Amino acid sequence: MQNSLPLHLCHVQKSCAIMNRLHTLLHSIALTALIYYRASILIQSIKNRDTPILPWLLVFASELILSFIWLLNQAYRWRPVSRVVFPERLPEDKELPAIDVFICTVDPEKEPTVDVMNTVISAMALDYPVDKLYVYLSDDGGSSVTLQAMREAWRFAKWWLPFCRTYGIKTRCPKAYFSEEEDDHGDFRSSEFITDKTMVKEKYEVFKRRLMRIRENTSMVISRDHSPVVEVINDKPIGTVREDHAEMPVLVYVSREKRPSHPYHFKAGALNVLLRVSGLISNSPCILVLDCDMYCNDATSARQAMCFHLDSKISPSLAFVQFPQKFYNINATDIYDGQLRSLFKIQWQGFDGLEGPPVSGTGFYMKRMALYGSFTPKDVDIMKLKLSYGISNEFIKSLGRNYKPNVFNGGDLSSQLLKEIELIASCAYENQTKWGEKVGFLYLSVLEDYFTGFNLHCKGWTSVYCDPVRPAFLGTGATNLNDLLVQGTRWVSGLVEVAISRFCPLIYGPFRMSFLESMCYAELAFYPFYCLPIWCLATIPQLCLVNGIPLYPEVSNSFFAIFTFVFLSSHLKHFQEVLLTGGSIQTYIIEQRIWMIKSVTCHFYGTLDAIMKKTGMREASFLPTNKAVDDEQALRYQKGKLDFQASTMFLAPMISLLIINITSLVVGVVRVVTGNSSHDMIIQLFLPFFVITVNYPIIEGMLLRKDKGRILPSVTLLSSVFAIIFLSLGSWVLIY
Ligand SMILES: O=c1ccn([C@@H]2O[C@H](COP(=O)(O)OP(=O)(O)O[C@H]3O[C@H](CO)[C@@H](O)[C@H](O)[C@H]3O)[C@@H](O)[C@H]2O)c(=O)[nH]1
Ligand SMILES: [Mn+2]
Repeated sequence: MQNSLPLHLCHVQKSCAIMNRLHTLLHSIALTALIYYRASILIQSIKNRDTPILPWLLVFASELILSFIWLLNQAYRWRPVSRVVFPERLPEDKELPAIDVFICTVDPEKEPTVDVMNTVISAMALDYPVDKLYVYLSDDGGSSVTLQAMREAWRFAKWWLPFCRTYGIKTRCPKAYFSEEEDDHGDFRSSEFITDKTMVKEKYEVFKRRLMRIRENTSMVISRDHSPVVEVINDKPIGTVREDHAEMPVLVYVSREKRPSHPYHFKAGALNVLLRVSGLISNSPCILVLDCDMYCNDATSARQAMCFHLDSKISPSLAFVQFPQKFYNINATDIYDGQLRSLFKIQWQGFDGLEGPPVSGTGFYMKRMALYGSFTPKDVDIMKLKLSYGISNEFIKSLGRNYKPNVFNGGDLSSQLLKEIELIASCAYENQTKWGEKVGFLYLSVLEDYFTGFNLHCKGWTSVYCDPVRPAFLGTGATNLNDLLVQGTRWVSGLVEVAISRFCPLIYGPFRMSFLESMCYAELAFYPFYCLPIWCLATIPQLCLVNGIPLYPEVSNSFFAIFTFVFLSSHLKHFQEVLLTGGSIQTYIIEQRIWMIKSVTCHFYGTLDAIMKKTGMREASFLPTNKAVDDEQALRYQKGKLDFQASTMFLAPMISLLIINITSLVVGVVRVVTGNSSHDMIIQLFLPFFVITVNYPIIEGMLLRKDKGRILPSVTLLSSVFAIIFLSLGSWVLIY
């Protein structure tokens, strides 16, 4: 009976889809009219030579780019779905596949050791058969701090895991559990529980103190020149640990070899080493990838994922189950849109209704086989396999579907196996192989997740998106402007790298996946190009306003209604989606603001970075996101104040643009009031007004704030100089 019940259900959001499609239809009719208007006026003015062509062309080009990206966006709206899972219907534990958890860390300064260890411990505490769970930590910093901390984490886990199991604790990340006000569920008043909790809490405090001591006494310098270190953390029981406390998943520390002469391909490189190392140690058919800050918040996520992986109908083509990225440090106002609402609440559901969402870096359960490229068990020519997978015989053996290494009989790894592991963790191992190109996580883009996912979908794999009410994983999101923009620049750079490669989703995708799915991928790859229209629309109409040149229809013109409609329709749609996903009018304004800020800064720099990498002018780099908390910045964040303690490189463009908009609005209003304007320029007046209103906090940061997070007068001055240069040079070009 039980077997006949589905393990999961997929619900198509019908009314939402109908509304979306209707909106798409109406909006595209309006856009067509707008394009018709622009084209016809342009032809006319080329004939008559009565208006300056350049600003018209720029604004028209901007509108075309915006319309194009908008069109791609509609693919997400076509068939949004949501899913529910029934883990209680899963087969018995002995039929569940084993899981290798991969956690990556790189920098003990930016990624506090105690938080990384909390992630490790929460993964060890997953609600899954303990003999089927293996946790690997990749330490790209090669820091002995991390290795020592893992030994401590292991010791603490010996207390923590039994405690969680005995009392069915839901929050299995100790830091989160102990900072919660109340117990997470159930009746936990028994004296036994209280004694145990006090005892475990005491152990946790000791654990933290030990980590602190390790950090004080050990160098935290990240080494780019070191041999591989692989260690199975397997401390013999100390003190009074009872025998039944010892049921622990295997925990492995991996620090791959690094040499300055070898590219190391950042996180993708680290994950590929983990794939190989784990292949020799546990070779589990399923892999969970986690960033070091993403702790497991729901211990049942593995079982939820298995509801899809064990469904014989979808499983053969299912590569991975993706959970959303959610963050525990984002507050209610979320002034930086750190939760990435649109991505994880709208776009990923849209993807899910097609062939599935992209790999999202962290929080996904992936089939190992999916990452092994075109390998099929029939492929038995060893030489050919070695060309793809490298020279390790042991690793080639592990490719066999049912190969189960038997390394744990004696406890530690044998010296022979350790040698082989060191070979596959060496930096030269991938030379002349297909690793990073066809096998494993791919290296073409710094956004390894996006590109790897895209390739999987190109090969016919599918994915599903699982977004349960209780977040499966929780990490740290950006809570200050600089971090947000640095991270955004890296993402954009990675996306544009794909957009301008031969893998451009619109060219490479449509023949390999459904057209709608490739549109979604293309939208992600192309959205950085928002920087072009946003730069144009933030300057050209304003410049023309100052010079009294109209670019938009007058109120009496019937096309005025078209422009108004396009503006209102896109904003109302955005607003509707914000409301639908639990946001407010404030969320809507914040998202508009952050979109503008990102478009003129990180979209621009990221695009530039990608082009420079492509032309060989720059090397790829990966600046990890800061996960450590700065108290002062945290306080400003809590107060909902934008933090302008950011690089001038980011501040100057947005402030310059704002000053241009303020100037043009003032001049424009003066022109109207003094009757100096021969046309009505309602739209051109509205544009800077809108920009200024949405970005009011920046003005506040320039003029009113006195705290450390304000905009420094020197930056304002510099930006004013840029604005003045632009306005005078621009006016001169226009008149000329
Ligand atoms: O050389 C490196 C650089 C980074 N990392 C790890 O990669 C993870 C992600 O790095 P982070 O600095 O947190 O970058 P984010 O921009 O916050 O990460 C997002 O974007 C990445 C792609 O740029 C994805 O890989 C991540 O999963 C996704 O959360 C972290 O655990 C790092 O420790 C490495 O292991 N080696
Ligand atoms: Mn991160």
